[in-house]
Amino acid sequence: MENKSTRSSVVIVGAGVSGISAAKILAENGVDDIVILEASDRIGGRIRKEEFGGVTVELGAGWIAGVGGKQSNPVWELACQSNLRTCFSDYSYARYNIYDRSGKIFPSGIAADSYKKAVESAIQRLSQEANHDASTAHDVAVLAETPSTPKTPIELAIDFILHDFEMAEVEPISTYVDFGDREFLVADDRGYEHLLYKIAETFLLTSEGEILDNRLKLNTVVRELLHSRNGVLVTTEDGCVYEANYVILSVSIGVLQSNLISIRPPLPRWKIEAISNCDIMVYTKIFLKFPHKFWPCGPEKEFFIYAHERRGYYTFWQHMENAYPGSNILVVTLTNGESKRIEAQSDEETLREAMEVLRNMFGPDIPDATDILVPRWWNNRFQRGSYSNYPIYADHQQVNDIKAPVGRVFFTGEHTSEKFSGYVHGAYLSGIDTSKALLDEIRKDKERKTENQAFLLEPLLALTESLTSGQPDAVSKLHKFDIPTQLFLTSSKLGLPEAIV
Ligand SMILES: Cc1cc2nc3c(=O)[nH]c(=O)nc-3n(C[C@H](O)[C@H](O)[C@H](O)COP(=O)(O)OP(=O)(O)OC[C@H]3O[C@@H](n4cnc5c(N)ncnc54)[C@H](O)[C@@H]3O)c2cc1C
Repeated sequence: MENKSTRSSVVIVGAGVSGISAAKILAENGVDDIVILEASDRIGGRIRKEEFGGVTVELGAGWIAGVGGKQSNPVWELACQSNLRTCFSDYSYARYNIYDRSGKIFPSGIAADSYKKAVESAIQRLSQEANHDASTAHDVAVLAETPSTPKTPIELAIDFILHDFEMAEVEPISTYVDFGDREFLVADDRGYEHLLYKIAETFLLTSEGEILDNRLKLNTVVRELLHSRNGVLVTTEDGCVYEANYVILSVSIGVLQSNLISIRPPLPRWKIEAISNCDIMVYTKIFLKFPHKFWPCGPEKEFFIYAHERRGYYTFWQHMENAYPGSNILVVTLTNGESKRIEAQSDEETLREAMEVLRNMFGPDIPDATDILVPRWWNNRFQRGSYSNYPIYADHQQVNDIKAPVGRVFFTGEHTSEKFSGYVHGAYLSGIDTSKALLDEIRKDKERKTENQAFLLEPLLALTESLTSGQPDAVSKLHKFDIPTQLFLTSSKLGLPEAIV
């Protein structure tokens, strides 16, 4: 195995949106001897496009959420600057397009009532959680008995939509409060990831859309961080060692919870606990291509719901006719347990299940899908899930602990964003925040070193001065920097030119 060693100011692990935005801020502030180590063969992380059925689909982040409010969403600004093609998504009609297993659409009155009941129940549950009423086994049992617990297929379907598919109505989500409640689906051949290339272009060497800068190392999997107060050694799977003053870890919460990267000395207990207590959402968009359309189209028909007695079983559907007219593509979203289940089975089996559901909704004569695309975010060892899922009333301390640096190891990524965790803009802003905190630390470290150098020189200067001019205040200067003399003596005994902190 090759064993190269290079020293840089900062190594950034991961080239998703947070890693790239962190690198940009460092470069803009004069810290450009950085290295970005990315495990996969591309930048973007959980922003990822793929060609499917003749169009570009987004396997990861698809929407720019939080648009139209008083404050401007920075990701929306980037999208506007790049003229990214987007479509407004109106989920509000989805509740009126709920199919039962025999293909009948629930009457709007029943759907509206079920929806109202589910929202009330969700609010009730949330306020109980906020009051910690749900923390004991007794109370959990009481909650299970609550009459509003979803039971019927339509109630289960709505409960799934409210909790597993983002919707603004129930929870005061900062994204919608701060940036607005509109969501736009990215439908652009260049992909959502184009925004990342535009950011990268501002500080990395690029040509015709390709990043040529050798500070970005693709296909480079970090396996070990060895950190001390002098710096960090980063070892990759191919045996290379990168030496740096600091490291920024932008890998997902799922990767932090896995054993992909070993950190030595180990992270403190409070950090490990905060990381392991963070829930991970698995969110899977399955794409199906058909020879022709058989579903209703039109502005209020983009989303439709399948009510099944198994919660989350091929519940949430979207047609792509608004995004790509004539594409004949449907998308069904599965989450958590269902996502893990379909990740473990063959795509043929998933196709069979999806077709059975579609035939229940639209009848036996619909054509078979000609192609299927099933992303596997859970089994991807560089992701281990789709995004962090803090409870709405999460303890702020937990996010702060996940975000807090440990020595020279800094953390960033959507999971470190207190207000916008789970979103692209959360990741983008977290990269900026982490780099600002690191720049502050670098500045303080420099100041400490300058002070200490001056402090180490002081006695020498004082002695020289007293020998040459005999000035009486020479010794008093020793205490100018307010550092205990004992520290200085100890260090000088060891002969260390190192900072005294
Ligand atoms: C299916 C899905 C749908 C989503 N939908 C939306 C949406 O509609 N709107 C929205 O705003 N957000 C959405 N999100 C969330 C959004 O994609 C993320 O919040 C955001 O992209 C995370 O960026 P990040 O930089 O924090 O992490 P990542 O993008 O995960 O970047 C981390 C990088 O680290 C790399 N890495 C991991 N391990 C190592 C290692 N050992 N060595 C080197 N590199 C490593 C990874 O390959 C990755 O590139 C969705 C996510 C998913 C998966």
